[in-house]
Amino acid sequence: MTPPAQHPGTQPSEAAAPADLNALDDKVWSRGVRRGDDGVVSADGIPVTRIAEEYGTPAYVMDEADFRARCRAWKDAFGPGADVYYAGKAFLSRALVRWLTEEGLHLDVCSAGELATALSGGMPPERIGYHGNNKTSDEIDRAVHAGVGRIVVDSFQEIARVAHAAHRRGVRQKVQIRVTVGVEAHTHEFIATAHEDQKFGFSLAGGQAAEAARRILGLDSLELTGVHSHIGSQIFDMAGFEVSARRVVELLAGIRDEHGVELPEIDLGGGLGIAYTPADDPREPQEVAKRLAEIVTHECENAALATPRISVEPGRAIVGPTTFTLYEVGTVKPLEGLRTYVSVDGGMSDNIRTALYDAEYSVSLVSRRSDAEPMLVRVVGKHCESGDIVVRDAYLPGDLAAGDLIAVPATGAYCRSLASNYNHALKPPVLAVRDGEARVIVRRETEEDLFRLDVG
Ligand SMILES: Cc1ncc(COP(=O)(O)O)c(C=O)c1O
Ligand SMILES: N[C@@H](CCCC[NH3+])C(=O)O
Repeated sequence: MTPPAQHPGTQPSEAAAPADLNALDDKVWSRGVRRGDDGVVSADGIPVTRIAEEYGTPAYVMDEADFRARCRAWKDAFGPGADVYYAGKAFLSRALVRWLTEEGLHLDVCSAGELATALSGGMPPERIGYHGNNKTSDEIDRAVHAGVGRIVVDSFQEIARVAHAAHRRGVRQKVQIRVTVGVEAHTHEFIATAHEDQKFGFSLAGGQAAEAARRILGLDSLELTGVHSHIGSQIFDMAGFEVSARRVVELLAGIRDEHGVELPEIDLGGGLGIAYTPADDPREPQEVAKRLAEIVTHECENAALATPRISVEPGRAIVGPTTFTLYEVGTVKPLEGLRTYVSVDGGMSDNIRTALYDAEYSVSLVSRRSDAEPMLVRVVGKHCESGDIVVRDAYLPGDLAAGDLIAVPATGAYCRSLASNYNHALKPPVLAVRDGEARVIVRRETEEDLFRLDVG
């Protein structure tokens, strides 16, 4: 390995510098991304320099064909006997809801705002599932009134609220029980959701899940269709899903034994990891579908249960890889004996994941080719926090300068949806590229948008 040349004053990292900084690893970049002969990177045929000129930076650039292809890959992998609910929390807009609807997916929402976006974007209500650990009575009433296909109940209070709303509206609402299966998912603590000590779901081990089934089955206004388990997010190891599937089937068997009812559905949640750097090794939808179907079928045979209809809720795995964030470099600051800080025109307001979860990202110079020696950098934002880091450790060419465009791939999930107005930053637009054309699907915020809320 050739040791990286250092920008004045930087120290080499333990990680090797990539052999060719101009190469774009298709593990992390959306499918339509290429570097042209002139050195400029384009997204589905549109040079990033043109995108920056026309739409400004920072901007999220999303590849629509890639998004649709990933929807189809998940749907085809699970086949007609299963349903794929895209998890809207990863990123949601009305255009995206239209694509999902056209591709035949279902949609998981977890707030009134997400429900409103889903309905306004044209998702048929029966294809919507409603989640959340503290849905308000108003939210529940709206969901019941809209006719959502299912509400995933998360507490005893909520069972009563949904039953009340359904009774008042004169309907029988389909519900699933969110179960905490007690699996320790191998991911960041903040995004693991199936160990016992956390806020989501009814505990399986503690008997609350079985009690939830008892209560729901005793209420005329509710129809219990199945049980639900989501073990966490950004997971690569299928073992947790396998344990979860087994425990969920055991619960179905327990409900059958106690009540004589075989519930027709199970949902195994989302959580499949994606490649943020070339070191990540995600599972393909085909593999996920096959493993889950095998386990569920096997466990059901053992328990003498008919195999239920499976559903899953991938968010990140569908939208994450479809998008990159385009930034302009503002300053390049070598720190003697430490590293070089590269400041961009966004930061933790458009990508909080590095600050929140120590997430790793990769980054490339995209407005030109450079054969300068690699320099170890930290890409940071423009906010008043020293934790305002976009990419903690990466290599960029040693001749990087103000005005260059750099891009961070795999920012489609939990970046725009977690964006903030910290320091009164204006949230960047989301541009959809398709067939050589870019269009704005979420516009850039303006100062007028900020003032509109400020009534003093
Ligand atoms: C209930 C539920 N379903 C689905 C998801 C989507 O997860 P991911 O984006 O990791 O696939 C989440 C978020 O972790 C969730 O809480
Ligand atoms: N926001 C988290 C994922 C949370 C998933 C929601 N249950 C992330 O960026 O990784």
